[in-house]
Amino acid sequence: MKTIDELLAAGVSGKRVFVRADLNVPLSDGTITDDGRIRAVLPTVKALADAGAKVVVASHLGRPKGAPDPAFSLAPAASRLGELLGSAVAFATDTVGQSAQDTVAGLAEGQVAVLENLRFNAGETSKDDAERGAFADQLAALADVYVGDGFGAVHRKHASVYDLPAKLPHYAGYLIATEVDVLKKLTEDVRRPYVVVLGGAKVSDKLAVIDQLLDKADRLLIGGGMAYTFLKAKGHEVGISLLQEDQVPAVTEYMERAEKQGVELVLPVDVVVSRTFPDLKTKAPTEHTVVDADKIPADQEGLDIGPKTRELYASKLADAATVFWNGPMGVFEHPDYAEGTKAVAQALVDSDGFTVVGGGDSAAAVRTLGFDETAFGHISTGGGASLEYLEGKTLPGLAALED
Ligand SMILES: Nc1ncnc2c1ncn2[C@@H]1O[C@H](COP(=O)(O)OP(=O)(O)O)[C@@H](O)[C@H]1O
Ligand SMILES: O=C(OP(=O)(O)O)[C@H](O)COP(=O)(O)O
Repeated sequence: MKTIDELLAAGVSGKRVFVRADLNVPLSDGTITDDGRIRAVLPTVKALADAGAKVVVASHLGRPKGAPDPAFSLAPAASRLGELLGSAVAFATDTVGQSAQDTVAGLAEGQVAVLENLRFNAGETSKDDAERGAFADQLAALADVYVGDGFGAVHRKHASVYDLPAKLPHYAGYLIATEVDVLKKLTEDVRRPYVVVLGGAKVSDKLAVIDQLLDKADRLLIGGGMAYTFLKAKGHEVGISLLQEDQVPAVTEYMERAEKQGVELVLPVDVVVSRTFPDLKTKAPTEHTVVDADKIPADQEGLDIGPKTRELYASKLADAATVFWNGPMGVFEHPDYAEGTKAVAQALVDSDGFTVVGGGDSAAAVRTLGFDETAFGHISTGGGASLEYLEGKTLPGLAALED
């Protein structure tokens, strides 16, 4: 993989450099609640701007349906990037249309522009190679060079991640280089016990990862929205909790294999349940109770791991030499359901092992719940991306940066 240092050494002054970043930041009412992913790409953007490049930053945000949707605009991320850079950042109100073309054409050397959400275009995420390729051609027309630095999206075979780099000279940015360096350590000679903690809401994506992790980890702790498919597979009522019904057979098989292979697969023994999903904007207090994991009422949903589970998971993390954690243990954005995530974060802080936290929301959780980032071995900007890297998969966005 050629890195941005080679590009800088060759000179980029006056060149239009397309930076595929991951600015998929959490937003509440249009306000960014954690800007970690924007700060993570700053070294790359700054270096290019300082070297006189015309920097075109592009990203997705959320999962809009292939058409413009103001709720998913990158405008707030563009203005935050400008604040962090200490200079104005131009914003194109479309991704490859007139606004993008005019904005890029108007860039002076050393200036930065952000394009509107890549996923406002169906070609970005299309499964059809030709449709993705056509969109990548439109993106390629906006730049002379490609720098891949959106680590959180390198597991996606999307136009801006996979197809575009093939059309332009391509380099890895500083963030991708750092992320890969650290995660490599977890695939080479990992110190044991190696404990993986999985939670979050992207259940269908992440359940599949367990297949490979069973051959790698010594212990798997399951929380967050992931847990209920396991509890269902054990024959428990899960009420209206997040559930990936179609993956119940696969999860049953994982539990059997874990047993056979001597991998400890640990599930919640109690959960915090409520009749309604909390209001994350007002954070108004909710009615909630703690129940044993096999006693979830049919009309309620599990929104956090309970106090007994928090203690159990802390004890399962205490002797770990290596920990990888992706996915909050509960709906941490609301104080009534943040304690499980806090407990796991605290267990990592207390650990003498090498600890890695991965994922947009997991990283945001650690910071917004008041933990000191330096107390962790590494905070990765990618959840799904780092999990798939640890699985040993070829990631489209990394393969595309290789020659
Ligand atoms: N029990 C649960 N039910 C519903 N959502 C949950 C539950 N536990 C955690 N979540 C949600 O999971 C989201 C993060 O999931 P995910 O995107 O998979 O994590 P990451 O971005 O760290 O990879 C958070 O917004 C959190 O509110
Ligand atoms: O937030 C992200 O991933 P993560 O939640 O696994 O960390 C990335 O921006 C990728 O987003 P996607 O899962 O909608 O492709």
